Amino acid sequence: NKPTQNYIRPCYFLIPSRGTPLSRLLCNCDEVSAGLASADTIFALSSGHGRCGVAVVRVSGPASVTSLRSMAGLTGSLPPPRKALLRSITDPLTREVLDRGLVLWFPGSVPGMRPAEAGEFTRRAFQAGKLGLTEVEGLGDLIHAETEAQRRLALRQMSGELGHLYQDWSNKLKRCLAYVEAFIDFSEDELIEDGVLNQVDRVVCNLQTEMEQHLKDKRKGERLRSGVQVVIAGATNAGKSSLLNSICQRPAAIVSPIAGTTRDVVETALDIGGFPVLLIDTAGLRDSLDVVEREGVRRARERVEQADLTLVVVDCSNLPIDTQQAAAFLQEHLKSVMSTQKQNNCLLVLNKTDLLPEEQRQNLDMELRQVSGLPPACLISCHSNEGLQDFLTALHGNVKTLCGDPLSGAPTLTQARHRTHLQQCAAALAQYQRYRDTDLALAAEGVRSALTSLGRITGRVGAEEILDIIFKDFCIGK
Ligand SMILES: Nc1nc2c(ncn2[C@@H]2O[C@H](COP(=O)(O)OP(=O)(O)OP(=O)(O)O)[C@@H](O)[C@H]2O)c(=O)[nH]1
Ligand SMILES: [Mg+2]
Repeated sequence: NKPTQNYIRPCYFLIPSRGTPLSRLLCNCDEVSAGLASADTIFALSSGHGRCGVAVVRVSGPASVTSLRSMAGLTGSLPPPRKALLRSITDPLTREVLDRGLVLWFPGSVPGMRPAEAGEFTRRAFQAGKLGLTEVEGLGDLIHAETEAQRRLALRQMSGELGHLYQDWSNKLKRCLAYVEAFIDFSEDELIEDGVLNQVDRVVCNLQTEMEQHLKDKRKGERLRSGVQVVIAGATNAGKSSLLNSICQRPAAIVSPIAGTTRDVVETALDIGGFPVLLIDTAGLRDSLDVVEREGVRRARERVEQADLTLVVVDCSNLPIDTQQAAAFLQEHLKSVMSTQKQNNCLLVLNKTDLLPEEQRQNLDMELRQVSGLPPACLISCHSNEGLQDFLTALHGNVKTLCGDPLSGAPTLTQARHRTHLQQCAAALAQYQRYRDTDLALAAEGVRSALTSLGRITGRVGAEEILDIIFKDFCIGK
């Protein structure tokens, strides 16, 4: 049809086939071994939507050759595969010319088309065993990545590192399950050596340790994928909204000398040195009789407790002149803002340094560097911008630590669903250990459900493979 909104200029018809590297690269959607929709011919705009000079339209399925012939006016034999041809592209029913563009095809199987469902090309790649579920998730994250670090993390997951790790664990567990099953079924016939269960014990124990380490990642991958929540909190008029505006360099929040200006939560998404940050301004914390303001304060406290990092803003012109007293005041103030545990992920921002005499500012700075028991402090002025650069450097450093380096170290899990299934997997392994000496059938059930949990992450669970291992490793039935 002739689209009005998504006008498509030179079209590529990519007709996928079996196994050619180029078609794999371009299409990822060759043969589909199973699945309900595999007999349909599907098409989709594979390049970005909207106005553009060049668009790629991909077609896959049994009717793709017919669509190529009718829309590109190819009557005789087809042109050689993988060779691009410049053709007029016409409406197959009215013969109206829609556009001119390059068409190419890849050899494949032998008709109506329908638009691909969201993600259907990728689903076919998954069903054909070309991509695991974590790789598919990586691909999705790559498309949606908004910062450099997110892009790196997604690319790493898409390349299969995380999937391989889980697949490796899954393979080990399959072998364990096969061994335990074999022991249950055949040990009386003395076909199975006694040491078999000890081998399983060792593997299960090592896997548990590895999984625990993997889960103790301080949610770095999840944070990097979904953005670090940085909450700005403190008393009214401290300059919280001014700080938000200084960081994002636009008047995102209303600033006024009236205490209680901000009543709701104001969120701004930012890219800080390649890391995704959701910067959250909140209502000033004070007791109020006003119901709206009280709700604002409740929300502010809620956000502080959910925050990955809190910026506690204090008007430093309100601090006691004696620096030791000032430090004690800040300690008390922090307690009123957040729980002790949250203070570990916190930066103190002493604002309005322009209102302090130079000497007092220096003394305060020195005292805060020495005093223990206080989070790192930055002295800034949102009016003169003094100290802002140092504060931004500190903020970047904190965000970076919270996300970790997406390229180094072991691959990190990136979604809450990974964590849930891994925790279930670890719990199931504990079941194996619990019943190992008393009820081997229940112990085996533990390994089986551990395997199912891992399979939910990778998208692959197979009973056939267990039987394969039993028969192969123990030559049963030879
Ligand atoms: N002198 C001086 N004034 C500042 C500075 N930063 C903010 N202010 C002023 O302090 C007042 C309060 O600023 P806001 O940013 O609205 O403070 P807030 O913490 O968001 O206040 P609430 O939303 O009421 O909780 C405004 O009049 C600002 O112009 C600063 O660095 N120096
Ligand atoms: Mg405000």
